[in-house]
Amino acid sequence: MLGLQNMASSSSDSSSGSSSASQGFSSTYEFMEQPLSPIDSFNQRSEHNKTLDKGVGTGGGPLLSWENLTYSVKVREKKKMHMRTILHGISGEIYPGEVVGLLGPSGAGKTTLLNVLAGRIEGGVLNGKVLFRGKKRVPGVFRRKVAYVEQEDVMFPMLTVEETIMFAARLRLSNKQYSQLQKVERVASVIQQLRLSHVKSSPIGDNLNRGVSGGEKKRVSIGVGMVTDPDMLVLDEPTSGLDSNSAEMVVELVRDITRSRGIASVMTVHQPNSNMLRCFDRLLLVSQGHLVYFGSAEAAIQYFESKGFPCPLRQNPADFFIDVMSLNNRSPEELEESRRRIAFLAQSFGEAMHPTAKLSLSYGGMYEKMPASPQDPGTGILTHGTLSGSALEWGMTADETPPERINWFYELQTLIYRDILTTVRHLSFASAVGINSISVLLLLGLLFYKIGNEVTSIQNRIGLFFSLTMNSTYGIMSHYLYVYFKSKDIMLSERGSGSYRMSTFYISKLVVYLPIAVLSSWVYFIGIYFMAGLQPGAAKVFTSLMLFTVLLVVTMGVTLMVGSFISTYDLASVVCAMIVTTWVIFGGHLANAGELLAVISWMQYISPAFYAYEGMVATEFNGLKLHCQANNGLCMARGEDVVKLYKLDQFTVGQCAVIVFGMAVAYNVLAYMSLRWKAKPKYLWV
Ligand SMILES: Nc1ncnc2c1ncn2[C@@H]1O[C@H](COP(=O)(O)OP(=O)(O)OP(=O)(O)O)[C@@H](O)[C@H]1O
Repeated sequence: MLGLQNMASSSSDSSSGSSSASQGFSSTYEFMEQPLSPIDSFNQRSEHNKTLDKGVGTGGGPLLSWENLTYSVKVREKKKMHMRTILHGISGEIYPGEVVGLLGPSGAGKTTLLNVLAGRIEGGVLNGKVLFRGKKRVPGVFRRKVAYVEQEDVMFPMLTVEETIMFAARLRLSNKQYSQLQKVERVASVIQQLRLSHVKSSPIGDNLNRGVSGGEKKRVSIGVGMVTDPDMLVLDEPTSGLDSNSAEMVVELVRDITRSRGIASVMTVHQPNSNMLRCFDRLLLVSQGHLVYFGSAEAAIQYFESKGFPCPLRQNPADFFIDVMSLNNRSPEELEESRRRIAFLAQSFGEAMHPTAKLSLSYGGMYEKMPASPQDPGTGILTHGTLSGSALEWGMTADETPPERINWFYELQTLIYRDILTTVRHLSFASAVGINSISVLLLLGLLFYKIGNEVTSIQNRIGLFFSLTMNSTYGIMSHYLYVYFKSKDIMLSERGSGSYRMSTFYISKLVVYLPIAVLSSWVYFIGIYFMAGLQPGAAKVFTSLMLFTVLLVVTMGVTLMVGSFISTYDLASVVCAMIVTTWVIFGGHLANAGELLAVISWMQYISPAFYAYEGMVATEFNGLKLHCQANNGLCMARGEDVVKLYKLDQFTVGQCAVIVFGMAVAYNVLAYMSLRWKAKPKYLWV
């Protein structure tokens, strides 16, 4: 013990002036001589929770229990790949009516553990066991019974608070079980419970447009999860970025909702103040991926004290716990000491929970003489038997039927309505589309005004169709990519909680954005057509317009496909631009379609722009009579001769139309499938 005291003193000396916890550590060893406080309340739940258990139908067992969770990922270090373990055998459980605070220093593994518990962990290797209502989780059921509130509030900025929660209700509550009136009532009750009534008509807002405050936004995110009446609320850093009042309010609300509704809540919080700490029924402390403590906040103070780490009188216990659990990088010695301290704490707690298990964490003998557990581990620790296995074996008839999905058409109608609202209110997008149409109309209309039928008009006619081809590719791609990325995060988040089908998402985008793209393009296409004085006749106008329109649809499909594969907007727009540039280069205008090297000539046949351009040029020139000047030996009096000269007669107009149409269907099917595949949550389940 003396040796220990000396070591501790020296370690605290060396870190003098660092954290306030250091002062706590310096007095560690005086406490070792004092009788240890009994911590019978350790890991016990408050009386109100036990009462709630009965009403929630868990048969008195935990709502969620987890045992020996180990999670590893492949990482590259010094040019070599190896597995890094992020969670080391973590066990615990949560009961209805209980709020568990997940605390630890940065990089401790809090978010990883939270994601594992919420069934939202992707990649890596996950081992252990998680039971929901005493049974293995059924992903489709579990996803819809757990509301996951992400750290970032992903919501449409232009929708109001009420609309945001209402759309969640419309998309996630079955029409058979809930009438429209019941959904409205439920939304109203959630808004009231989250104290959002005063801002229910305010837009959510974003960096550009002021909306509700950060704390209110977070409460809306919670409301979106709450509206489906989940059994469990999982919140990742719900207080991050909030001032202390708003942060406290969020945590208090979660506690109130948890208790009043008899659900269970677990949240990660960076640095809760003492008021927030009081809202947690239990604390789950992790450090370096190890479980360091799981029990009530008051017992935590006693527990750390019993381990030789008393919390200084005026220090916030949460800050103190985090200090004790943090690595100290100030010097190699301090780093080593903090590593040993964490290993000691993890081992002590592990042994308290698994009295018979031999853990082999290395803390270098430094704390060897300290008792392995604050008290005889058999007395009162972990009363719910997570580790004895009773909770895990506890069986009950869990409802494994997924909540009924809403009707496909109703879902589509809701998504279309939401897309229309967000588009109409997104003035910058609508005005960009409008400005683009008018400027293209004016620019090309004046450039090619009254082309005429002279031989010299050949270049203008061909140039005009090339310009139109460029516009129906580049212009549409940039608009559509922007729209898609604006809603991508929301879509991924909503798909993660099983809010809707990919088919309805995809079709709603086509139904809302295709008409915008098509109508805005038709405005300038038809305007330019008549300003330029191209061949009149409904059949000709219609054929060219259709080829032009179908090319738009191909571009949309390709844009969505690229967007689904590439996660960032910047990279996706570069790739889209490369694809469209290739289409245009091989589109039959820049190089004569019949003169290409065999090695690259195949590329024109995979370019939709080639078929659309060839079809439009042929439509315009077929039957066109050109005026030849008497002394011009190169005169081509028939439009068909021009088509032949440019080798744009490889396919008939009908064939071109069929091929572009086929490409439009193929690319959109591919885009739908890739989106479905990429956006499908690939979570690990144990
Ligand atoms: N997929 C992954 N690949 C590589 N490393 C990962 C992966 N996921 C998590 N990590 C690492 O695991 C550790 C724990 O990460 P996690 O995000 O869970 O910590 P945290 O406690 O939530 O941290 P913070 O409070 O800073 O958000 C970190 O060092 C992180 O870099």
